[in-house]
Amino acid sequence: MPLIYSNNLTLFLYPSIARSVSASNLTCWHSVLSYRRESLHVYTQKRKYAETSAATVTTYSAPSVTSVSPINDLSTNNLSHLDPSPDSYSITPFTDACTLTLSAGSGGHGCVSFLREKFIPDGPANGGDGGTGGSVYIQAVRGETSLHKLARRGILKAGRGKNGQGKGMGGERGEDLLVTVPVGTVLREIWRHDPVEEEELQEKLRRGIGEDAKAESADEGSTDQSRRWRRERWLLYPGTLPSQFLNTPFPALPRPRRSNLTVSQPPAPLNLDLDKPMDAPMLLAAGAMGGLGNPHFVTKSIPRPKFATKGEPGMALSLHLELKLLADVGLVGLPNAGKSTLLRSLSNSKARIGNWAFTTLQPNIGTVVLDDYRGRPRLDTLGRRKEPITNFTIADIPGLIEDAHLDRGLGLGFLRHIERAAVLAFVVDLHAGDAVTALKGLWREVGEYEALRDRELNARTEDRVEAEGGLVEFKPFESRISPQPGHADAATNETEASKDTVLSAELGRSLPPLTLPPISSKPWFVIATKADLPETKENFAALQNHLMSVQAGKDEHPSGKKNAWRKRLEAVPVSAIKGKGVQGIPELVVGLLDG
Ligand SMILES: Nc1nc2c(ncn2[C@@H]2O[C@H](COP(=O)(O)OP(=O)(O)OP(=O)(O)O)[C@@H](O)[C@H]2O)c(=O)[nH]1
Ligand SMILES: [Mg+2]
Repeated sequence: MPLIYSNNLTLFLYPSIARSVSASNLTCWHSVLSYRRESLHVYTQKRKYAETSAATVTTYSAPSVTSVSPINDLSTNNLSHLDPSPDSYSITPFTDACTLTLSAGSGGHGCVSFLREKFIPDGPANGGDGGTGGSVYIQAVRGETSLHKLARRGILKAGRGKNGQGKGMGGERGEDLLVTVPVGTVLREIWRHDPVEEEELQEKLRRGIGEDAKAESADEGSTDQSRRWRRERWLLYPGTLPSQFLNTPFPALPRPRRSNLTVSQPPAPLNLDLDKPMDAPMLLAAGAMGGLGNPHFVTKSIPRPKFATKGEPGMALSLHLELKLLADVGLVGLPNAGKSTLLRSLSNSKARIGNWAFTTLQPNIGTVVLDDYRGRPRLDTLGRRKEPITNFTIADIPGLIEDAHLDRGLGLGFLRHIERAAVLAFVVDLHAGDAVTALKGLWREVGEYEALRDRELNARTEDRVEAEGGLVEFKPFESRISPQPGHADAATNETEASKDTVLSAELGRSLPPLTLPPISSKPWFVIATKADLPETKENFAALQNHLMSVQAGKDEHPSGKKNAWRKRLEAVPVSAIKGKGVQGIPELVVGLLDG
């Protein structure tokens, strides 16, 4: 395929266009092409960064899009993929924390309507009820990798229920809202505004005060009229003047109603860890009930009520969402250690690579496909057959520097993406000073992150205990299953009040507080990069000796923790830029993932 190389653009021509390009009019085509690129379907390719001094006309082979298997020998092909120019990378929008306000739909209003037919001038009331508002659901799904779409929107609302109509027609339900989040999202409630609950509370208070007042002035025969007339809750017949209602006796306002779906709502405050893909959405906030049509208010004294109730207002929830990426392996290393190059050599990732610190500014996830393991039967610890691992994911995060816990560099925030990884891979640069010191420094920062996390969790637990009004009662043998028919006697003895307490206690415990295992208990290994550079052998030998001593218990674990994982500590020397030594990593990881 003919090709013109112009300034910093290489132009591929379709054969039909190319045939018409001759040496004499090449210059002419050159200028035409540079101005009318789009209309001529010219492919453009940015000149490679390193080729600035190359000849002006050159042949170029487009990078082959092959699926990269780690078991392949990368030393022979695709090396340009491992040492790309700093501008050759792909980046996707990424947000790992955001605040979201969700509103369930309000109910539609009830309808005031009367039957009108020939010869029936004053037909009976036939206004339909309002539709229930849409509910808010959440679902953790595979394929989503960021919260940026939710962060941008900020406020999401379910649909409002439609108003009821004449001829007894109920309003349509409001449209439900489904919020999809990436697997690994942790969700915490900031505040909630539930108008129905508030009204119930007010009602209770009012009744309490009303009873006291009644007791005080029983002889006066006063009744609590507060629920009788609340203009904002009633919908009046269109065209009627309020003065016409002054003498109309209104029935008591119906109690605030909730949708039946409310029982499947998780208890407040929400504290969810969506760490698995969900088959079905989970209800967060049920839509509010619609208002009642005028037939509900027909009595002997008011046969043709000219009023209906309005729909209940929907509840609103403000949530803090935090995404903790769920990769199988987390790469932890100093800036410029070669983490992104390593990720590129193991997967098809297009992570940015550059010879300066903090090239990576947001996490990258790569998937390693294990073709070799296809169909191989595997056994678990109990000797049962289990599914072979066909792939695993690796998370490359921005580099950590010394005192990152004091917010130096990019801080420790990105460690949240590897804290749930099953295996940690510490990436140390053999050419950048003592590898053992670097490893200890990395573990120190990981330890600091863990301490911060534990402090935060403890503070939250204390808040919860305080909010519950004291110590949480520990009942290890309490059954979470509803009583069996045989135990019905015991259950029937319970009063209604105690049943409610048991139910709320059950609901309260159905979501365990978020707990994570100590990071030092995870399997880990070291990847010693840049082993191709001179004078790195001694450094690697010292690193290996250190790991052997740690494994044997002679040296202290670099995390400083006593019960830290030290079963099989290995250091793998690699030259990621040349694709050498990386072939053994997938097998090592699979061994550690299998336990
Ligand atoms: N000689 C040699 N150079 C390497 C090797 N691996 C990476 N490099 C180079 O080291 C530099 C940094 O590589 P990156 O992969 O961007 O390092 P990083 O750890 O992701 O850096 P940050 O994203 O800044 O934390 C680049 O210039 C790479 O070409 C290697 O195995 N051998
Ligand atoms: Mg990087």
